[in-house]
Amino acid sequence: MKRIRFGIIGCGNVTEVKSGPGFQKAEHCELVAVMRRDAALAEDYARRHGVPRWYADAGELIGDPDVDAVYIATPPGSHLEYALAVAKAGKPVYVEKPMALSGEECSRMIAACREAQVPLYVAYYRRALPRFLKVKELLEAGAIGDVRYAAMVQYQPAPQAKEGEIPWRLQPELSGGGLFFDLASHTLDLFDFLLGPIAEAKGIASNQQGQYAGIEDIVTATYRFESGVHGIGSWCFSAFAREDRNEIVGSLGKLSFSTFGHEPIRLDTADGTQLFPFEPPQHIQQPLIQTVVNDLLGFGVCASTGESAARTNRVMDELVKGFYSPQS
Ligand SMILES: NC(=O)C1=CN([C@@H]2O[C@H](COP(=O)(O)OP(=O)(O)OC[C@H]3O[C@@H](n4cnc5c(N)ncnc54)[C@H](OP(=O)(O)O)[C@@H]3O)[C@@H](O)[C@H]2O)C=CC1
Ligand SMILES: O=C1CO[C@H](CO)[C@@H](O)[C@@H]1O
Repeated sequence: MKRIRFGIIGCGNVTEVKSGPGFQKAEHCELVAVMRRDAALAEDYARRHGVPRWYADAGELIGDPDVDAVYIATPPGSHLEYALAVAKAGKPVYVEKPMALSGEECSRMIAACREAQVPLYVAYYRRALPRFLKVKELLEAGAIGDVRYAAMVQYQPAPQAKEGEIPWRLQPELSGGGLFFDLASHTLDLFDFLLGPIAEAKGIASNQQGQYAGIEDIVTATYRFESGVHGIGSWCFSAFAREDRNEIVGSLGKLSFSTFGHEPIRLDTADGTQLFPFEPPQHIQQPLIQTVVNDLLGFGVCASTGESAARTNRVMDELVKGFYSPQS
């Protein structure tokens, strides 16, 4: 059986435990090359993870004839540039989330991959996790009747950074926005997966805390999905504590679940409450990576594509449109 040989551009945190080993654990898949801008750090990563080749130049990794497909795991500010280069080389692209800095950049990535006739996948790995597949299955089985309304709530304390250092997640030219782009993108993508595309979104985004005044640290949103379901979302990144919960309400019941936590899915109906526990996978991206590999080999479908992920970028663009910062 043919194996898909992956190369990775950018080897930071996400590749250490979530995705790098995920490639090595997936079936019919190999991790054959990695790239970091510092050759010594690239070599260190490669040796620690048993990867045979390393580069300090992305072009060399893309051009390596033993690399069949490329995973781009740099901050979003460079996703467009690398995706275009990988597509130009005629190789499939697997890119981290959020897909790019804006919906417009996503459209350029989609167009380039179409023109080169290569597939484009995005690492919204929740689309392949058993927990969310169970939520989707319950919705499709009519467990809560007709879906009416969805609510997404997330808050957490303000980010701590070293004196004089601004993490890339808080620099819009590298991240697209604040932690909203980093974290709410997962939730918005998940609801696109569960309920279909959002047709209309309105948001209020501002900077309340004063730290990093150029980015939103609070966003409240209302939506109408194409299906007619209504939704609300709120994200606050300067709160007293951490919370993350989602609810989907229907004509006959309600599903409650977290995006990041590990508590079981809860189903409330007139008959009472049912809990559905789940086992989190050891390597959280591995199930999605397996669908990417299967899709490339022609015996499966990956549910996280450039088209689906671009919708999330476009919704985020819409929600932060009227960004207000009293400090700037
Ligand atoms: N799906 C998920 O669960 C998660 C996804 N992510 C996503 O993964 C991406 C990376 O995040 P994370 O690993 O936390 O970030 P890190 O800062 O830990 O690592 C980023 C890596 O990219 C390299 N890099 C940065 N800019 C460039 C560039 N212009 N060209 C080449 N390499 C570059 C970095 O530097 P160097 O070259 O020095 O190695 C580093 O290796 C983001 O899009 C993030 O949103 C992150 C965490 C979880
Ligand atoms: O996508 C992500 C998932 O969670 C991390 C935090 O735990 C984020 O920072 C990251 O970018």
